[in-house]
Amino acid sequence: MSRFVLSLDQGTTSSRAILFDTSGNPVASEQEEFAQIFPKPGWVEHDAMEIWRCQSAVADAVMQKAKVTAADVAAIGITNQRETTVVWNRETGKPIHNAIVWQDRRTAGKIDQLVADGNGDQIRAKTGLMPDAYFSGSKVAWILDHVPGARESARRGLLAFGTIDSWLVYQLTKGRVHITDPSNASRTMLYNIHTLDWDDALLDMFRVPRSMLPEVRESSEVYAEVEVDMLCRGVPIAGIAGDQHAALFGQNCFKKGALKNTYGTGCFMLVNTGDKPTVSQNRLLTTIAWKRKEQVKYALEGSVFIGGAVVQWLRDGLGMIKKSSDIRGLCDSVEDSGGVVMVPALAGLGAPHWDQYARGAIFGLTRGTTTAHIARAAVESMAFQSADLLTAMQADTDFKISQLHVDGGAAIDDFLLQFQADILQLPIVRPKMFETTALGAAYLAGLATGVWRDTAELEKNWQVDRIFEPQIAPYEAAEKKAVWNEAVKRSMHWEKPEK
Ligand SMILES: Nc1ncnc2c1ncn2[C@@H]1O[C@H](COP(=O)(O)OP(=O)(O)O)[C@@H](O)[C@H]1O
Ligand SMILES: O=P(O)(O)OC[C@H](O)CO
Repeated sequence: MSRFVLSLDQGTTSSRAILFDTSGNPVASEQEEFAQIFPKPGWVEHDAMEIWRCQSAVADAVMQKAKVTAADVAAIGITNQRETTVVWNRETGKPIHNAIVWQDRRTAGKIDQLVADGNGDQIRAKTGLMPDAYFSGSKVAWILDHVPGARESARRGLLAFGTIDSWLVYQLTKGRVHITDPSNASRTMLYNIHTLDWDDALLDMFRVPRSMLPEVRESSEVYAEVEVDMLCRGVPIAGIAGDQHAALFGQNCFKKGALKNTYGTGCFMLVNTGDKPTVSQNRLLTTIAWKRKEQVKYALEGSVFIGGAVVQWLRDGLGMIKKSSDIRGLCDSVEDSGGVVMVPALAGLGAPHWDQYARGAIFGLTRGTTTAHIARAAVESMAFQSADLLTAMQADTDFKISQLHVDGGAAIDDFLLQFQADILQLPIVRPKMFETTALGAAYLAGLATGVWRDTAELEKNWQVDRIFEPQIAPYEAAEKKAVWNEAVKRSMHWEKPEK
């Protein structure tokens, strides 16, 4: 009997591989950061070959570290940064352009044009998404329009498009299998979340030929075995989900009304809305949570583009700290942010504002402002943005929300979670295992291969690490949020649309 499930978690800033035992405990983990490429202001790219190299390297490394062979591994689950767009040549297996990352703003003008032409309502109704450069559709179109000969090659069926899950499966199967799952497909702006198929009108709108697209399979089923020469060769790939959807699954949010917030590169709050899509009146996204056993579960999502990435920016962009965890010492060295408020709209603003042209801003600077105040304002900005999401979610649903489950790399920061509890006036619950993204993908793969029987069995694995209770009065929270709202307003519409 195989004793482990291997999870491949391909995030925006790093590739991770985690081996889980059959109680859902991580037994070994390996992680590698990779290059963020910023060719122009507002553009963000990844080298898809580098993503494959580091993802396969950490997968081998984690098996070596745990002294595990392919026979010990029951299944592989894949979870990934969503929307990031790879277009490759089917003959060479090589990308024809760097991957365009979800945070990339280069197609904002294209989206403006589609909306000006009256397509906004159709996009929203069919895909559940807000018209925004965030999603894959306009990114595929950009690659086809800008790589010489690409449109002609696409027309001849020579090109393939995929989000990172598709790209990894394609590599793992030596180019034999080109698939995705409905959670990832629902982020492309090309997929109809009601008919559960690629939508011809949307494909026409973005001029993307259907022949480029992956087959959409369930989120939990055996798709193929690993064929490439790796330590996990022969292991079935049996789970795929976008990272936020996998985190929802890994947090055991199986029932309608169950909610989580993830603090990774961005911050993403998702609530399970059950068997039917819920239409947001408050500029949230309707998305597919997952599909299992022919049943689709939907979710409402609030997406914040810059969450933990603000810490990375202080580290790599400003050189203010050496490593991410240094932020904690800086925050603790001052009583408060000294009146400094940071709106980290470095890639525009996502939910609930959806302003492609907002840009980052720091308000309230004085001669007394120190790097510690700025660091504190940066961390607080993750909590303020997440609070905006919860407000929208509460307005959209009648779910009784009595606590918020959290996870993601930045959720390690106690100061962040305490501040979150304070301004939300809600208990924040951090589980022991807060790599829930990877765990969710492992669960999806393990359910498809008989490692676990059902979701009831998974619920037993969940354990609380710490609960953060609000420590300030409601009026103080309201005052802080009022200042934040004012700062957001002033950061909006900063960049001018390209003529
Ligand atoms: N100790 C820390 N305090 C605050 N933020 C952190 C800390 N460690 C990591 N981060 C932030 O968390 C993010 C990484 O989280 P992770 O869940 O791994 O993201 P992703 O999956 O998007 O790559 C980074 O943006 C990083 O800046
Ligand atoms: O890389 P993460 O974990 O911040 O997630 C990125 C999201 O999937 C983008 O939609």
